[in-house]
Amino acid sequence: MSKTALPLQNVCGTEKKAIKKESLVKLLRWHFGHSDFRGKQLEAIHAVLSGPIPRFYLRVHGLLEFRFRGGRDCFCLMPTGGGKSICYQIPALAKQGIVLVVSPLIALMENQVTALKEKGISAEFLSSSQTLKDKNKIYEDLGSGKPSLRLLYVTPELIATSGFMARLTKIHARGLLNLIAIDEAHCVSTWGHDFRPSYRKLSSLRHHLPGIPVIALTATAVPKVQEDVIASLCLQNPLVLKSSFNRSNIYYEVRYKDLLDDPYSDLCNYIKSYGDICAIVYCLERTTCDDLALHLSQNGISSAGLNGKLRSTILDNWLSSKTQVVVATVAFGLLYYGVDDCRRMQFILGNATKKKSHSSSLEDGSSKKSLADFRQMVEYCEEPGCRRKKILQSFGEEVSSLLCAKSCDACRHPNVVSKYLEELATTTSFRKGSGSSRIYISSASDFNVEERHFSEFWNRDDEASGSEEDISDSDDAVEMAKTAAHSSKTSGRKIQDKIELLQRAEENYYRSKNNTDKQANKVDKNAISGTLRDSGKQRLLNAMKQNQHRFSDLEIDSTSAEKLENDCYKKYEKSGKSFYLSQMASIVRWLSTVSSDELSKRLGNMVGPVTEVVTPGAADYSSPSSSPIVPVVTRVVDEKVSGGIQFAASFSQDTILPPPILSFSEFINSRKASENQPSSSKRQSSDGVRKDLEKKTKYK
Ligand SMILES: Nc1ncnc2c1ncn2[C@@H]1O[C@H](COP(=O)(O)OP(=O)(O)OP(=O)(O)O)[C@@H](O)[C@H]1O
Ligand SMILES: [Mg+2]
Repeated sequence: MSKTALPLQNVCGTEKKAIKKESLVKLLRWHFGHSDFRGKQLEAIHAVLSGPIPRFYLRVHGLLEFRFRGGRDCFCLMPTGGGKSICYQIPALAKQGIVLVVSPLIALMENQVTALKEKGISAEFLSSSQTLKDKNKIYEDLGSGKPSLRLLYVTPELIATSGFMARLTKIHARGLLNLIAIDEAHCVSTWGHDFRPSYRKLSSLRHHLPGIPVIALTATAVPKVQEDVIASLCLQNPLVLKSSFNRSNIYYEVRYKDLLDDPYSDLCNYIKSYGDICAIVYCLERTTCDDLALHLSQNGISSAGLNGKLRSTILDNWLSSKTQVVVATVAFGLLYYGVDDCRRMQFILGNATKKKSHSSSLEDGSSKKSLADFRQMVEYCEEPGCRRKKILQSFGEEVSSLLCAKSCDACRHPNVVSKYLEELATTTSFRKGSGSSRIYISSASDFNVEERHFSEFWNRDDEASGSEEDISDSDDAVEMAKTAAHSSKTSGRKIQDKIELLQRAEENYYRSKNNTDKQANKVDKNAISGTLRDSGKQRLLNAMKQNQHRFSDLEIDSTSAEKLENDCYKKYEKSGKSFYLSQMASIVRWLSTVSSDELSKRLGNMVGPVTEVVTPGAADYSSPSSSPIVPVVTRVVDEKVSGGIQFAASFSQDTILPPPILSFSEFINSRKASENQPSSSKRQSSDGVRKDLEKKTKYK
């Protein structure tokens, strides 16, 4: 039920007196029903209401010309749900005048304004979603001698318009502006996870509206972001307030993807087990976001992948519960941990560090920090010990693990977690450490693409990056191969070391594989199960049906889906589940852009499901410009050493026997042997990789 506003003179007396705590608590109780302030709320409110503006600032900006309203700038760092809004809502009620609140999302503004109105507090927001009539009503109130409005919520984009700034300047000149609150202030910083260019322009507020205190509020604790926010908003001698990031109502748990049969199904069940909840799932790549969102939707969970353009709309829908799950690409949320993901991230960050070490020291420092943060994250997942303690440590807080009170998996089920960690170490031992036992050889020409951006982490500025890159070579194997390639360019010794390392790794792999094979009753966690394949086929069928409008001249049925799935399976059967899933995601994405012609060509060049034998990669080469599966991950076979392999004269020929594939060691040894041959044949042999590719493309 709505309440009348508490008359100001009853609460605060005249403006000139410092406002006492009791008066502010009275306001808090009357309007919000909270018994007392929590954390640093009161300090923040005192600062913006009564703290002095530094003398030099007054001199420099000639603020004495304006009616001095008092108040000190404040930077307020409180965790999500910590109660930051009160820090500017109470000042709006404690003084005559208006508090201007800058907020990044229309849904956030709407929610807050509705909640304030229900409490009898006069608040409005201005956004493009409003009618002209509504806007004019607000402007009329602002233009009147004594506006009734206490809080006005606006977007940073509106602030950037000259028309709105002119209105603000008038309100300011009439002495009606009390405080400027910049909510979600980390959006100012390019170091933050949610940079909004229009936030960067908010420093204009300081220049156009001098003498008005500014309070910046955020839950993002990274020191670099804090510094950036303070500098970018031109906060003057701000009171910096930081609250603890311990959230006793959050339970932390890590689920190990490598120990799960099907992480997607596990996630579906997990979300369903909580009923009608809102959730955010963070993924490494955009393709995975889209694919997971599709998978969840197919399982009856309304969800949306978060991409650049639709970002605000999706978040708005999520906040208003129209969408249950948002799948986004930022680390550190619910966490499903997979060693493959870890290696992928390690590669991406390592590469960025290498590149940035050649550029400015600032950039170099930031990428090293990213790498250090990432290592911290890996430790969080792979080391025993309280998760809460580790999270707080990363925010610079030293706490006892007793604080956790068994509200993380490591404290509640220490034995289970140690067992998982042991299993994880066993399951992934052949993939971890300095070497890798998964051997992938990529063709020489593939190595040349190292400058291409093949992950959004390298290409985040370019939202419109080519779809072909988006959907193709995003596998660990490619990345590992590129690492090897990079090293090979820099030093001959290094490549020798790398080759030896890979040979050793391969031996370990086969040794461990033999052991695994011997234990017939032991389940291979990375195997691609029949169920997984069935669900894969269904996903492809659904994706094709979703895009049916573009394939109107094609008959889309389960056979087409089986063909695509079968092709993917044939190629990734040995690489394992995670590669298979990743490639399936790529195909789904490809289906969302491919033309009817291309799909028909691709399907036409494939053999039917399961029973027939396919030349590995044949379908890929049939239409290299449009295929989602650029054959960068290939076991390269040297024609000479493989004993005269016969390639099909044309790829329209479906069923030919696959060539025998050499192991890495066999390949290297045969290459060494060929190096001892006369120079003409040596060159031919050492160029085997490139030759093989040329040979294949010749037939397309
Ligand atoms: N002093 C208080 N006592 C009790 N509850 C409070 C107090 N201050 C705020 N709250 C409640 O805490 C909840 C979160 O507040 P608020 O939305 O302001 O948090 P926030 O820090 O802005 O979070 P976010 O980072 O998600 O924006 C609200 O339900 C609010 O009513
Ligand atoms: Mg908030």
